[in-house]
Amino acid sequence: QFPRECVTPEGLRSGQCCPSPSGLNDDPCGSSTGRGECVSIAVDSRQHGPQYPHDGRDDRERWPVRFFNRTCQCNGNFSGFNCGRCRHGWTGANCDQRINVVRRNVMQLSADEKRAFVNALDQAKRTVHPDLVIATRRYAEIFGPDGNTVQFENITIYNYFVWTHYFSVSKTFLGAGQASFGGVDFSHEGPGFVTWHRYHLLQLERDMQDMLQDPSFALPYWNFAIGGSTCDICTDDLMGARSSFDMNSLSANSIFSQWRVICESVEDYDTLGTICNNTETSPIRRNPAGNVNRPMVQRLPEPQDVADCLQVNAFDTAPYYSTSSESFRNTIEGYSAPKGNYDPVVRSLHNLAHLFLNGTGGQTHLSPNDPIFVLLHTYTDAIFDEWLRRHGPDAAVYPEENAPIGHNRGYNMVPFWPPVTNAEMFLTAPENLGYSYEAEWPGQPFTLTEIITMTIVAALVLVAVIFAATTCAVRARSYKMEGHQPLLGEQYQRYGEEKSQSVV
Ligand SMILES: O=C1C=c2cc(C(=O)O)[nH]c2=CC1=O
Repeated sequence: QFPRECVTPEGLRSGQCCPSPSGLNDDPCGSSTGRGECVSIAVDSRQHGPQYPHDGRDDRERWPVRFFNRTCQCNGNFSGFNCGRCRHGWTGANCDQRINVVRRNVMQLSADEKRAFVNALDQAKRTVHPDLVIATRRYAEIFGPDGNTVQFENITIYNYFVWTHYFSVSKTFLGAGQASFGGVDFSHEGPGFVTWHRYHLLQLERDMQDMLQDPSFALPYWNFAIGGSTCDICTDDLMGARSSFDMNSLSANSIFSQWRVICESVEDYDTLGTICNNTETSPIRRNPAGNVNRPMVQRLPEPQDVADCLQVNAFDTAPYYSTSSESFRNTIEGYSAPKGNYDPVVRSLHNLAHLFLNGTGGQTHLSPNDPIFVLLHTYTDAIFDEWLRRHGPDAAVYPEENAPIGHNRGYNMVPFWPPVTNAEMFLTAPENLGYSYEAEWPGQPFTLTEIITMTIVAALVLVAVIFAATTCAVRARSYKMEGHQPLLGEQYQRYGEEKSQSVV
């Protein structure tokens, strides 16, 4: 969440995080080369929705000013915590060349490409993040017991991806002996669901590109809208087959059976006010379609569900929450039925895919520990991008105020650094963010009226053709019987026919 070089006791006390890309002392944000400047962070102070009544009690409010109030503001296409790199979609020493990576269907990768992707994830699970560290205590305890030992930890690239999700969904600690407040979620149940998860994936993709030193590396996607109760990517060459010994575990032939999850100790976090760290505990659990208590989540979404949700016109609707009806966002998130009508018992699309996994991937505070999360969310993002392409919305359709805390258009997304707003991710990806999807979208089936109309038209055409053919035949026969020349000239005689035969 913060650059390693900013989280010294002095750095935190100053509230300033403006490192230099050159490592020089007097060059914050690369200002000497025009890359950027160190500026005050202006957080959007518009009202959030009524779901969160504990203003002032949570470090994530008005993100990130509880920790830092000055950051780098980069010029042009420069970007990053020290303006040392380029914005998504740009490359080159001056960040003036366009770049685009293509996210493909994971099932359509070659055997070598699948192996490379699985190995890259495994490498990310083991590689310490080169720049960022995580807070392991709330701000109230961030300087440690002696007031001078800051409570931050290194974390691996993949575990950072898991941790950011956990941090965004964790409860608000209200004090020892008091129940933590769970009605808060900075990345779900609001318009920020699509924008937050988009940035989350971009961050992982960028970190993996750097780790692999391959700027063309792209995360693939899982088309989870295939119906049925089979997890097609749960094979040992991809996300891991089911173990033959334990239906909730992964096959020993999959590298992911060796992964251990982080952020499992929710009881501690909620009662002691501690925060998840990089400590790994149990293996991934997964039992696709195996939730016997909830038959509704034993099947994956259908292709038609995707077609239907892409037709929902409004991006989001009041109260911009998990109860919104006729909202594209609430539909793709999966709290509404695929055609957009809100129904509290429904779980569809993204939510249904999570719950179908029935294990680590189905619990919000843990779900990214299962690498299926990456593929599930790239597909969710692909649907969001297709919706943006088809509907071409103005930025103004994204609510500016009264969305749940964290979800207003101008709010910075928690806990990313440098600060990035929801609005910055509400743009079509190929033109603005440097990636695109190679995907086909399910078509709309015909309505009953369309089927009836088409049947009538086809029947009329058939009758017309039969009538025309019959009329021609009758005319030709009567013409011939009246002693006229045949309609075909002699140049059209069949081979082998005598010329004289054609003379009547
Ligand atoms: O990881 C997640 C798990 C989820 C479960 C539901 C649900 O609808 O009950 N939603 C989820 C979202 C997640 O991101």
